Amino acid sequence: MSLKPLDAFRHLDLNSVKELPDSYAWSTADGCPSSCSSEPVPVINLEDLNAIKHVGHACKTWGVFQLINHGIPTDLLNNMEASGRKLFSLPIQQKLKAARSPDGLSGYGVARISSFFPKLMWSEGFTIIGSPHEHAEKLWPQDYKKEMNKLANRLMWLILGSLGITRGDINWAGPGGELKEASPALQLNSYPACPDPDRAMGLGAHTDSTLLTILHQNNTSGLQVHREGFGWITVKPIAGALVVNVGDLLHILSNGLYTSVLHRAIVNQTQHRFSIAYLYGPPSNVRISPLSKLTDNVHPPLYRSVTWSEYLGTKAKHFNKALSFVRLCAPMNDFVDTNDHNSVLVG
Ligand SMILES: C=C1C[C@]23C[C@@]1(O)CC[C@H]2[C@@]12CCC[C@@](C)(C(=O)O1)[C@H]2[C@@H]3C(=O)O
Ligand SMILES: O=C(O)CCC(=O)C(=O)O
Ligand SMILES: [Fe+2]
Repeated sequence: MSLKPLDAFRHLDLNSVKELPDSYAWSTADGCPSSCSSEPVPVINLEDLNAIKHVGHACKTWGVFQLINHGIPTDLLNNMEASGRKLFSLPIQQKLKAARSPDGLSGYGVARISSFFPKLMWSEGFTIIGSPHEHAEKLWPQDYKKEMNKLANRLMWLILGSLGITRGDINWAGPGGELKEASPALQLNSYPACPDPDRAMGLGAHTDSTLLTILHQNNTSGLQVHREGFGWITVKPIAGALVVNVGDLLHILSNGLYTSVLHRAIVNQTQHRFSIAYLYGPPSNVRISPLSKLTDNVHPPLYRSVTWSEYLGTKAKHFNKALSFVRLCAPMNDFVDTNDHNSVLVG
């Protein structure tokens, strides 16, 4: 049975709970974390001359990689983390003043995906989309936005380049080759230490509805990615590294050649974990569909075109089945699209 959206908005101050309430106790059937493989997620040095080759391989086989020498100043990452920590340490009544409305996008609350899971998640989040107000400007400094956008652009061209795509193939690239972006979104996630972490879940298994997500995780383990044939794999924090996830829109754009990665966050008993996700997508009027250079008679387009907001609507309704909902045809015999995440609750 899934929870009604309103139930998901009843907040507990997770920092002060001494025993795991039943509503937060996941069983293995609910997707509770079990064993985990130790296969290391690829680490890519952005300054490496062969970065394009490594990025292509990582996107194809994993849908995720850790990025070093990315050029984002450490101070900027530390400042963002400090601002986020300050925000989450406010009393719950204060945070609830900025609560996201049940149908809204921005604000404080439990993960939007909560209603698709039978139990509550051991986390709280703050979603910032655009920054119309002065307080959001302070939380999300312009420098951070500018730097992350620059990096996301650079990564997108590297990824597209690894597919043989050039500037003329992307109709939403500006004259200088810059990819125009939609109102960027930032997701701050906080996972307080948990009294019974083996029965709790920080953020349930999901893919991001983005082109790319760039994640800064503090020095605390918790992020796990799912890889076909390997199971769940922990993304071990590397000081200063950023984690880059392939999102569903890049999956569609690449006609399934690069797979969006299923991931989740687990919690622990002693450390407060914190992460910041920069969610990068196309401008709202742009329709994303498989690039024509990547399709032919043998490889027909597998997905219909969607705008980011249309896709977010599909995701809000169908969650991990959203990719299947925009799918045009069944996979060819020899082409198994591993990322139609229809049964993802397995731990
Ligand atoms: C742009 C977006 C992607 C996101 C939904 C949102 O409107 C803002 C929050 C994003 C986030 C972050 C946590 C996981 C996720 C699945 C969720 O519930 O909210 C993603 C959404 C997504 O990628 O679909
Ligand atoms: O906290 C994490 O490591 C994962 C966060 C995440 O998946 C998200 O914000 O979309
Ligand atoms: Fe995510």
